[in-house]
Amino acid sequence: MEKRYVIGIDFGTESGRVVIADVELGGELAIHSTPYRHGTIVERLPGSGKALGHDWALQHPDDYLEVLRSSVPEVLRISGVSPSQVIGIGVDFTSCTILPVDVEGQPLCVQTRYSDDPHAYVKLWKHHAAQKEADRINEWAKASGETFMERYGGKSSSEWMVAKVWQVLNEAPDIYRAAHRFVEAGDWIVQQLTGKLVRSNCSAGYKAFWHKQDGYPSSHFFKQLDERLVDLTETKLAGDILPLGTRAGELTVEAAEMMGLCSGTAVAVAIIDAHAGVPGSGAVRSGQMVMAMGTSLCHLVLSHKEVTVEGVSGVVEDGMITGLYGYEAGQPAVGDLFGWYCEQAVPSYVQESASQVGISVHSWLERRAAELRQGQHGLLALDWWNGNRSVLEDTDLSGLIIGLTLATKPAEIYRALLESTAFGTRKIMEAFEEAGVQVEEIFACGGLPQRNRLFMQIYADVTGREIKIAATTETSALGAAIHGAVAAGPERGGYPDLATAAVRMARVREEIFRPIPEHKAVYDDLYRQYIRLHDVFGRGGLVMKELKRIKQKQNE
Ligand SMILES: Nc1ncnc2c1ncn2[C@@H]1O[C@H](COP(=O)(O)OP(=O)(O)O)[C@@H](O)[C@H]1O
Ligand SMILES: O=C(CO)[C@H](O)[C@H](O)COP(=O)(O)O
Repeated sequence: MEKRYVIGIDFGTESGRVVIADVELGGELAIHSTPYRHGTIVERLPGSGKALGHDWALQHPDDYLEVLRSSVPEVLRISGVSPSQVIGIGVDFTSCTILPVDVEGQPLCVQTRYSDDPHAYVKLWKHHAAQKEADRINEWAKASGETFMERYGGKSSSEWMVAKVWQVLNEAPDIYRAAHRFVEAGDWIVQQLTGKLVRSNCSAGYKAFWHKQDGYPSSHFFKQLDERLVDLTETKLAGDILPLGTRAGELTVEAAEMMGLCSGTAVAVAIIDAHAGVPGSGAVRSGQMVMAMGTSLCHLVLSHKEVTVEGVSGVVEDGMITGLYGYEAGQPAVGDLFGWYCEQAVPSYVQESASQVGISVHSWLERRAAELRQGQHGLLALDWWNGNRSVLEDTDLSGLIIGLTLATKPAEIYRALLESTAFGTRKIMEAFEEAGVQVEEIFACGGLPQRNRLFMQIYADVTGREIKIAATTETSALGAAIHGAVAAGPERGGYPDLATAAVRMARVREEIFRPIPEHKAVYDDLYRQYIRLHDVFGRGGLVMKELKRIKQKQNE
């Protein structure tokens, strides 16, 4: 039988990455990345230069199409695979990233009459300007005794679908009216490939309150939020919701021509990027946790049972692997926090020293920080540079470092920041286990495990757990490709289900990060202090909220 291949397309925060993988052997034959030309739009709209408000984060949908136009032909060229050998395509997307579209599925922002309105653009997952709407959703869910919010740890986020759509309605009612649908960007890409809108149970479940048995919350719930939202789910959010691993459709002639593939190729229902890391790491059983470590950190846990977990971002049946409940928790700034420090806060001598030895500032700081013993710097940080997305679920929280003195060095701060994210992860793991969701085996994937060994050893030492590393750097893209193989199905040379495909196509590295008992002992002590700080500033302490209020007022 002729060799068969699948393509996985991973849309991240800054770029889109495409892999081509061998259906039988797994692993990727070629990888290609296309950075987004407009990047993340945080200050001014492209073109008109219109200023954006505080906490805004937009993108331009043409940047996503450029990934299809450039990177798909490139992986075919590099690998030498013939288009006829590609049996399936899978797409994952950083989420909740949404856009308003017209009846044809065309984004409003590319239409001249709307292009000057920021609300016509893609709202990236890290757009946090809908916190007011999220607060009102949370207050009303609590007051009305709605039980669906328990699946989301009791609180929803400003990053999610309903808060973002409601912000559009509040601030740009004409855009809300003009939008035929609001769609997740992953579903929009699948629509560009197949010609039809199919929503994914993964993003609908984790980011839009949809449930396999109960559907969306009642129209009564939405009406109580705002009269104008009464028919939200039958109008702006309408569309078939299909489970992961299903074939959403087949490549249209136009999409096939754009990418140099064959029309009729199977296209999978889209998946959230971090969730694609689950099959991409080979995790398919209850008790396994995958940490998708990149710009942010998502903790994804598979379990046979559904329980309420404090601060969980969401639990969705079949939301990662068919037949299991998939739990998600997370930290919204991890790589981004270290990146902020390297770019915004280190003195010039660090940058010069790094460039003299030809390494990145991250690597230079990692080397110096690795020379320190645990706790030797006397510092402790709260990792909330982009708010808290776990047990506290509050995007108004902010970062903090204590213990600074005139003798503090940049590598010490860098190490304290790495440690703060590991403490945040330990808190999340404890919340799972206290709720009865056991974490028996841990995999790490994403860009960070391959780039920073100290970071991984700190995670093993702080959590006291062994950590296995996914073999590929492009775990989400491989996970998406695995979805492509299932969408193709056995009749086209693919697989019958996600678990079978993941076991065949995903690998871990031989090296495992193991906790070192002496390190763990010091970290246990520091973790106790972290929890004290966490509770003082996170539970009821109003300092950070007040700072944000003053800042917003002064920025008006
Ligand atoms: N050596 C390093 N150590 C720690 N963080 C790093 C290092 N190199 C890059 N980063 C951070 O990793 C993040 C990018 O992670 P990556 O997994 O490539 O992207 P994404 O999350 O968008 O898929 C950036 O936020 C960057 O600051
Ligand atoms: O909320 C998410 C997953 O549920 C986002 O996709 C994620 O937090 C951002 O991902 P990345 O760090 O890969 O850009």
